[in-house]
Amino acid sequence: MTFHILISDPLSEEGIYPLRQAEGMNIVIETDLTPEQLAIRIGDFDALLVRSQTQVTRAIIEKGHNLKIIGRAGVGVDNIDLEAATEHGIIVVNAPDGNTNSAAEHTMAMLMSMARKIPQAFHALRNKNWDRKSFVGVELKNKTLGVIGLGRIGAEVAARAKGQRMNVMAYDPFLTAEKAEKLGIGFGTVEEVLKVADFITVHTPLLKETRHLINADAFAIMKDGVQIVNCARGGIIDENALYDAIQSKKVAGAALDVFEQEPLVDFRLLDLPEVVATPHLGASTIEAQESVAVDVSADVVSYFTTGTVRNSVNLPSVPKELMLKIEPYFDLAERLGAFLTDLAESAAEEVNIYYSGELAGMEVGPLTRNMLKGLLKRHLGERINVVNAWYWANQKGIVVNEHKSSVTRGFTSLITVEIKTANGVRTAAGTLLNGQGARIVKVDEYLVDVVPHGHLLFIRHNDRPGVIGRVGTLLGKEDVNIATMQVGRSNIGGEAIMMLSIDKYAKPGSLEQLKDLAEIQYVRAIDL
Ligand SMILES: NC(=O)c1ccc[n+]([C@@H]2O[C@H](COP(=O)([O-])OP(=O)(O)OC[C@H]3O[C@@H](n4cnc5c(N)ncnc54)[C@H](O)[C@@H]3O)[C@@H](O)[C@H]2O)c1
Ligand SMILES: O=C(O)[C@H](O)COP(=O)(O)O
Repeated sequence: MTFHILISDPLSEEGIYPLRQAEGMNIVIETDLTPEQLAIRIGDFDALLVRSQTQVTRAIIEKGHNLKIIGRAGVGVDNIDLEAATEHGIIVVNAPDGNTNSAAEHTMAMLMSMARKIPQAFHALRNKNWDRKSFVGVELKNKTLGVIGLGRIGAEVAARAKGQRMNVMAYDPFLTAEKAEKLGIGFGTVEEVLKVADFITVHTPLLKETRHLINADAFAIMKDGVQIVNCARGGIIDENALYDAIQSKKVAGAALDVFEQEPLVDFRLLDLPEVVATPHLGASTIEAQESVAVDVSADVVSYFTTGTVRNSVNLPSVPKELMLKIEPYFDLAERLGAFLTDLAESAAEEVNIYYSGELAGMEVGPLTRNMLKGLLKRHLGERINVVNAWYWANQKGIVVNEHKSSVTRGFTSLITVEIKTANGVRTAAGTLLNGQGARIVKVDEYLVDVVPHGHLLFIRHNDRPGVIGRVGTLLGKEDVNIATMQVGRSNIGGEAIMMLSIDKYAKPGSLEQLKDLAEIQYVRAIDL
């Protein structure tokens, strides 16, 4: 099997060696595609690898009929329409750690260049102007650096700033007093940090909440003569407000690596002598580029060979030890979902999944995803996978509830799925029997022992002499061989069920004839 991989932004050749080494990877590098060309080409590929330049829009994703995975060789995924990817069952992976150090070093380089006006002085000198008066800077020592966003890069920057003997004040929604104390920094609200800082650096992702976080109101509460760095994402600082704040002398310096629109189209800010800038170079080092390319390439190979990834953005990652314990149940969970969809006469409106025994002590989200995949695939087709199963359940208005109980019910672990439909409630429970594989052990209120594979017939009938014989005779006449048969009943002469596993698909005509037999109430063919 060959997987076709398109690399549409420049990636380190050394970094993509996991792809080059793996078998069956056809790598195509085309880094100059226009959005229109990409929309035409994307349909041929199973994987797309990008940096921040390629805009992976909904339109591109909708044309990616074979696309299974998008790899972002870097941190920010704001150039990828995550909602569209999830909806189409495409897993998105990134490289969250590979460029942290480079981005932190670039931030410090920008901070110091800005404070000492190095680019401006160099520019003058290059123009043969020996000017020692215009470029008087300020020291960092004993000044306060305000860090907005103390994640991977923010924390590295804080540590380096302390090395410059700066005081650090940070704001991050996840920053606790304990963590701040451990790092030897102060902390406060955004307003408190903005008020006390001599220098400010932002290190958040670009989100609805952080777009224009630094706006005219924010500049208004800052110290006069504050200097500000953005090596995170264009748009966290409102560029118009920054322009005005520099013009009014509120802001004495700005160091920008990222811009609201990239490549840069509006150069107004760069005309101001207080501004130093680079064209989004934070991650542009040999080391970072190799590292991020290795990380995403390894995840692409792993996805195509084992179905697992380390750094998914739209699918929660599962620790290896947990994966070893729950993976054997994936197939059973999916089959229980598919079984109930076939068994029920109408679509699920609510799904309750009960985990008991050992599974109750574990993170079972991945199992629920597999169950939903099985449940939804019947109606929504092969496009449903574990990436988009929750999304489509929500879209279809299906309420999904997970329940846990440590009661073992005689099994090491038991998964019980109950679906509520317009026509009533149907339930199936399954387990893994030691050394014997998966079993469905309960259907509605009846105990059974059924291997959830192949062609099954579920029959509800009245417990009368001769019914089982008539079913056997009819299937025989239709050339359908019965491999196993289970019967169960509520009480003698009451309602009963038959679960048959048969060797070949029962034709609709045969099912109609079965339904017409005396004492038969209900027949469902189930194919797993
Ligand atoms: N210039 C570059 O080339 C370059 C390189 C790497 C990363 N980046 C960018 O740098 C940013 C940070 O990357 P990272 O790896 O440190 O990410 P991270 O996820 O480790 O850290 C982001 C932090 O921001 C915090 N945050 C979220 N919303 C916030 C808010 N409203 N106020 C304050 N903090 C908030 C989060 O809690 C988190 O701790 C990202 O935008 C990333 O895309 C840029
Ligand atoms: O989010 C990131 O990782 C950085 O912005 C790097 O972007 P780049 O890969 O385009 O350099």
